[in-house]
Amino acid sequence: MASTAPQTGTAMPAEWRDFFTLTKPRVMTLVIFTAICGVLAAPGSIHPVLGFTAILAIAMGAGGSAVLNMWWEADIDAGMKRTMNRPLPGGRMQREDARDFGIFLSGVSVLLMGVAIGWLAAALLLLAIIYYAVIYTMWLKPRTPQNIVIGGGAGAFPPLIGWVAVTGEVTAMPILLFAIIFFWTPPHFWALALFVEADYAKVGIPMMPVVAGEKPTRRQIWWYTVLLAPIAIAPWVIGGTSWLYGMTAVTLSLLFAWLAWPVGSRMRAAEGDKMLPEKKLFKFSIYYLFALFAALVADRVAAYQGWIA
Ligand code: HEM
Ligand SMILES: CC(C)=CCC/C(C)=C/CC/C(C)=C/COP(=O)(O)OP(=O)(O)O
Repeated sequence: MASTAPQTGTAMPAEWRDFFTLTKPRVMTLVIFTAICGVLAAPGSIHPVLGFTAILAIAMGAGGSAVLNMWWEADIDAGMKRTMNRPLPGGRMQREDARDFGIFLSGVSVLLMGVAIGWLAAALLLLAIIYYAVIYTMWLKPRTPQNIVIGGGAGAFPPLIGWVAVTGEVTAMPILLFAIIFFWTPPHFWALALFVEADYAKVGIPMMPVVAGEKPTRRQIWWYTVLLAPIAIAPWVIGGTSWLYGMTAVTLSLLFAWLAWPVGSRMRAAEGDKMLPEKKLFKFSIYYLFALFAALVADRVAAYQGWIA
């Protein structure tokens, strides 16, 4: 397999780098972070080696399903500026190699989870992989502008799986963690879709701004942000966390709403502003989720140490 990958000065050989790129490593940092938080925030204890193994399995499953997404969408990716240099449309890799790599990573991840941790967590991981690679990528994404709302559920699995890996059961708290990411995904992605809209239109993907138009998309970003707030605060309300997480969730939710309002009400960037409101919201959405899940773990550590009641 001849590689024409640009040399970026990293130590990794070019072909390895392409395989690594297929796993969408930048997006997966947050996916894996939420999984780690699911493991650390769950009540009960897990041997550190097993905890690490559970996180490794989730990371491999998430990466494997991302590879299958890139394999399936190679032609679509070739038509968009944002994605045209990915390893497959860039012509640096055989399609079959990507497919086999994705199946291998996904298969090993489920087996590893099942054998080392338990088959409930393994079944949830398999469901997440199928959700992202098949239900979202192959079925919903090319067919409906609600693709993100329903398909976004795939990215909501990692903290749930991490939690279940520790406790062995699905309870209200891990379901709430799932719901937080589920309702976070539409504002996260539609904010981005508003400023890369033309690209999706070009390749015929029915993203909300392309099909329904800008105004309804902006309105829905606002309403999903409003809906997200009580769900983000709910772990505190049901007594699953202390005020430390609760206050952080309230503050982050207010900030999210403050940034979503100009997007929802279609306020233009003011003179002197360096960034469009939707770009600001997209960036903040990422910090929001990092901070919220970090707060969940901080809350647990503080309670464990007896620093808070
Ligand atoms: C269907 C659901 C989602 C869609 C369609 C979506 C789409 C995107 C897109 C197109 C980007 C731009 C960057 C790129 O091209 O790689 C992006 C960035 C990002 N997404 Fe999402 N996303 C979704 C869900 C999620 C979830 C569930 C997470 C994590 C929990 C996540 C985390 C991130 C992060 C961290 C970035 C920034 C990556 C960077 O620094 O370049 N996304 N997302
Ligand atoms: C454990 C497990 C299987 C987790 C899955 C994690 C997951 C579904 C993450 C979704 C995030 C993601 C890469 C969205 C990109 O959407 P896209 O693929 O439509 O974006 P693109 O246009 O950049 O390809």
